[in-house]
Amino acid sequence: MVTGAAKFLLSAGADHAALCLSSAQSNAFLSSSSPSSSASLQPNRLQFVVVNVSSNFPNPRSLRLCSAAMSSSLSEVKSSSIPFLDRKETDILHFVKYHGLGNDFILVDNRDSTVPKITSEQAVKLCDRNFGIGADGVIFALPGINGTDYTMRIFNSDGSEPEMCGNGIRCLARFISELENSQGKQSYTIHTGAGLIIPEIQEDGQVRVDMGEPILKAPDVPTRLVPNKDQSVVKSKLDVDGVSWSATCVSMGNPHCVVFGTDLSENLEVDELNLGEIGPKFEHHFMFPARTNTEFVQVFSPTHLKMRVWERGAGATLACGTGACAVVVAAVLEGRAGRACRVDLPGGPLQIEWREENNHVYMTGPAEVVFYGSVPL
Ligand SMILES: N[C@@H](CCC[C@H](N)C(=O)O)C(=O)O
Repeated sequence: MVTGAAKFLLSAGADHAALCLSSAQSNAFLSSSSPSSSASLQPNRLQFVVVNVSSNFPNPRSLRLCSAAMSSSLSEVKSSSIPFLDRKETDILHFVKYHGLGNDFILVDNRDSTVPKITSEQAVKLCDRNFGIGADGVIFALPGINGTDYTMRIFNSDGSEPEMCGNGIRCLARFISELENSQGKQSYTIHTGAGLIIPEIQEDGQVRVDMGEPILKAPDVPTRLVPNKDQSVVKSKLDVDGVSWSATCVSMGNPHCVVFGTDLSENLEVDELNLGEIGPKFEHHFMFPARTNTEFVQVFSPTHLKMRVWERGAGATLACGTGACAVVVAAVLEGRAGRACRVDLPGGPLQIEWREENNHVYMTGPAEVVFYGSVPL
């Protein structure tokens, strides 16, 4: 369990893992670990163990982490008299970290208040991958409004508040089912900044989400690009630093600019792009008054696409659910793909379908717990 926990902490993105152990656990751990582990052994006492993964001596930041706690399974944290998800200490935030294809979020049980438990400034600190927990955003499960089961609010890692998050809402569905102690197939009505969204947990644990209708009218996306097809912007020229990109603009409640090519190459090789350089230029482009998420897409076949994303307020992420939905809508509008596609993202694939009968987009994909934790605020 102990070495497993250490490996887990390290895979969660840490340079060192700090574990609070019983003396028996410490001894077992030390005898199985590398010589670069250090611990102060005292009989019958809890031990603080620091695991060095680099050759550097642990810095003060590692030591501070001993005031926080984390665990990889609910049963471990539930062994306390108060179940983990029910703990309510002031100045301590209990959270569960989830990911959807590597797009990772800090989930907060906010069912007792309509005001998020932390501010956007605190969210920025918690999302920091070196000085905080590390995440692409913080998601709150709040009481439902307008007859819905729950409300979802989210802060991006830069503290801005988007209207919707596709991978996030799959994680939220799994989080709610855990809070409610439900098993098997479950469906929830969720109020979001993009309206009503309905995630449904499948028997196999995947989450299928009715993402609602895409918004295509240019001023509603919003984009200042001139509409060229039924008030929408399809395959329009967008100049970014002297390169002429072909852009299709789609909102899934939040804005997306989808590009498949440039004037020079009709089809992108997405692995060759320097996202860190071009992504911010799209995000802050004058043509996108609310900034934008941007998807760079390669077409393998009419049912198989590959994308990389630069997210508004979060940068390059491993996956974007609303982005994958926008990509399939844009591919259909540009005549590049059919209405049901597999979309490969750096963190794995999503299945997306844009149904003709009701104009709704459906997304199916995974959502997994990373760890349970508590941080002082
Ligand atoms: N990763 C998300 C989208 C999160 C919001 C986005 N950064 C925005 O500002 O619109 C997803 O999976 O949809």
